[in-house]
Order: sequence, then structure tokens, then C-alpha cells
Amino acid sequence: MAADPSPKPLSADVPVLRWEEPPEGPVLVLLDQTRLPAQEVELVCTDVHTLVDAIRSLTVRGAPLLGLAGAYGVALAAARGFDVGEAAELLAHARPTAVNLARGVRRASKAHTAALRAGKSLEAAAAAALAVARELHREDAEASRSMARSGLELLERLVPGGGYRILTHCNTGVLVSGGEGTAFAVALAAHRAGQLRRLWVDETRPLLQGARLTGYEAARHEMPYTVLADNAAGSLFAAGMVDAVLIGADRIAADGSTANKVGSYPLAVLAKHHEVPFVVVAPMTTVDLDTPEGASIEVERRAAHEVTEFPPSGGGGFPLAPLGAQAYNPAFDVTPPELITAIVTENGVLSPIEAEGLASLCDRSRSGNETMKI
Ligand SMILES: CSC[C@H]1O[C@H](OP(=O)(O)O)[C@H](O)[C@@H]1O
Repeated sequence: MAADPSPKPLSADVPVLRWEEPPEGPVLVLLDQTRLPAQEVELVCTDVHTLVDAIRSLTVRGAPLLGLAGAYGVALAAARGFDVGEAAELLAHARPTAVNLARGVRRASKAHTAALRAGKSLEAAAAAALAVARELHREDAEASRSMARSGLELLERLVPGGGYRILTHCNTGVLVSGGEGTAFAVALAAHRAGQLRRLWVDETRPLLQGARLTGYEAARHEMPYTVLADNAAGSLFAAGMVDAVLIGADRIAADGSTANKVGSYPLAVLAKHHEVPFVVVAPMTTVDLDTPEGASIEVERRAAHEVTEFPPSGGGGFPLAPLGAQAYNPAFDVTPPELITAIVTENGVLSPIEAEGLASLCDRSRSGNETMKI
């Protein structure tokens, strides 16, 4: 279904994802992140195929938000009488790396199936799936608030004196979350506390989630931010201009290996070399104890045109390389635990990273939120 063609003013507070129930049937409304920062355009999803395409094209993106989109997608399929099993399969496999997506789909599908097995009506089963999606939404918003608090406390310990110069990669704010995000939410908390001296924003080629989306979010909060080409980060470290690196995650394996947007691993190596804290901020929905180590994480490979053309969406853009050039375009890379200073979750902060520590975090209630010295 076509989106509203009239772009909304950038100042509008447009929800990233919302469920609506107009007379013609329930819909999932998405802020189209491929159009930002130039335009705030919404995509109205009335069916699962539209939602799957939106996930694959990064119209909706970011690990925690993908979990919510997956769960709402199951609810949409159930409410509109689609085959829920088929919908769940399509949604869960729309992108492979962020564990949150399949997890959100699974939790909503289980609720739907349980309702049917209990003899409930199709409407009640659809409502059960929607209730799970809404609970996940609330949980993610609360997790975001908790990580922002814990992450700021960690910065105060790691970087005495405040006035943080934080480098971040990709986008990890409200555009990836049911709340204010993960790593970006920590930077925003520092800003609100008057402790953010500079937010260095890696542009994050090839899809430029940093320049486009983190820039968009930082501008709206009037944060002191500077965009940089990814390959300029090294000179910032060399000049001693980075106090900490904060990144998100798409999947954290049982040993602490972390898959995140491509370009994260080189930042971790730079941070190690320059003795700068490298901190991962991610909700527990991103921790996957069933994946033992980084080598087991499936890294999504994306189309060559995202690298060889501009704009990098959909093909047919301005050629940045000879037509037909091959391109290596992994969407993520994996940072080993020995390069990670700490992992901040809503269940606690793990530092240094020890495999059993993550399992302990998974066993904790949200209240057990203190730094774990393993
Ligand atoms: C806080 S998770 C956000 C995470 O998702 C991004 O990937 P994508 O833009 O491809 O969905 C990136 O890895 C971010 O760190």
C-alpha cells in the first residue's frame, strides 16, 4: 500500500513503528528509514509481504526494532487472516543476523498457537499475538531506559572527569528501538547530563545509517555531533580525540563475540591499540546463548549495488565503480570478546567479558542491574 506521499516536516515527532486499527483492518505503520534525513515518509503495511520487503530494504531496521516488527508482523498476519505459520517463516528469515527478529516472531507465534490450542477463537489468538508484540515494545522501551542509566554510570567510571568525546557507528537510537535506543541512548543521557563534549558519528558506508540516521537523531536533540568518513576514525584515535566507543549489536554469542554493523571490528582494533574503552550496548533480546561463538554467527551479505552505486538503494544509482564491478558487501562483522571492554544490558554490565557472565545476565531479573566483575 502506498505511503503518504507528502513528506512530513523533519520536526514532526513521527513514531518509528505503530499499530493502528482503521475500519478497513489493522495496519502496521513504519517510518521509512531509507528516506531519512531528507523526508519523513510513512509506509503503511497491510500485509506480511510488504513488511518483509520493508525489513529486507531497511525501511525498518535495527536489531531491537526488528524484533518488534517481527512480532507485530505475526499479529498483522493473524488479524488479517493470513497463514500465520507461513508469515512467521517469511518474517523470521527476512534478515539472518539480528537474533531479535526471529525471537520476536517466535514469541508472538507461540502466543497465537497457544490460544488456538486452548480452543480460543481466531480473533482471540490474533489478540494474543498482538499482546505479546505490545509487551515486547514496552520491555524494549524499559530496557533502553535502563541501559542509558547503566551506560552513563559506566562512562563515569571509565572516563573520569566527564566531557565525553564518544565515537559511535551506524545508528542505535530511537530508530532501532521501542525506546530511545541502545548506544545512542547512552550518548543522549550524557548529553542531557551536560557531559557530552562531542559525538563523533561514523557515516557508516555503504548505507550511511550513521550520517543519515544518527545525524538526524543527534540534530533533533541538538547534540554536539560531527559526521566523519569511516576511514577518518583512525586519525581521531591517533589524535587522542576519542574517549570511548559506543556501539550496538545484532547478535551477541555465548562467548561475548558481537556481530554489529560492518566497520565495528576495525573500530575495536583501533580502540584496543589506543587503549580506548570499546563498549557494546544491547538488550538481552540480542544475547544468543544458543550461538556458542562468533564464527557461528551468520553474517548477512547484501547486494553489490549498495557499494557500487549512489544512492545505494534499489539499483540504478550513479555508478561509483565500473558497471558490473563485483563488490564485497557484508552487512556486519564480528568483534571478539577480548576487544570488548564491557557489554551494557538492562540486566547488568558485564566487564570484562567472560562466557559464563552472559549466562548469568540471562538468568537475572532486570533488577539485578550492577556491574559484574567476573
Ligand atoms: C542497536 S541494534 C542496531 C544495529 O542494527 C544495525 O544494523 P542494520 O542497520 O543493518 O539493521 C547496526 O548493526 C546497528 O548497530
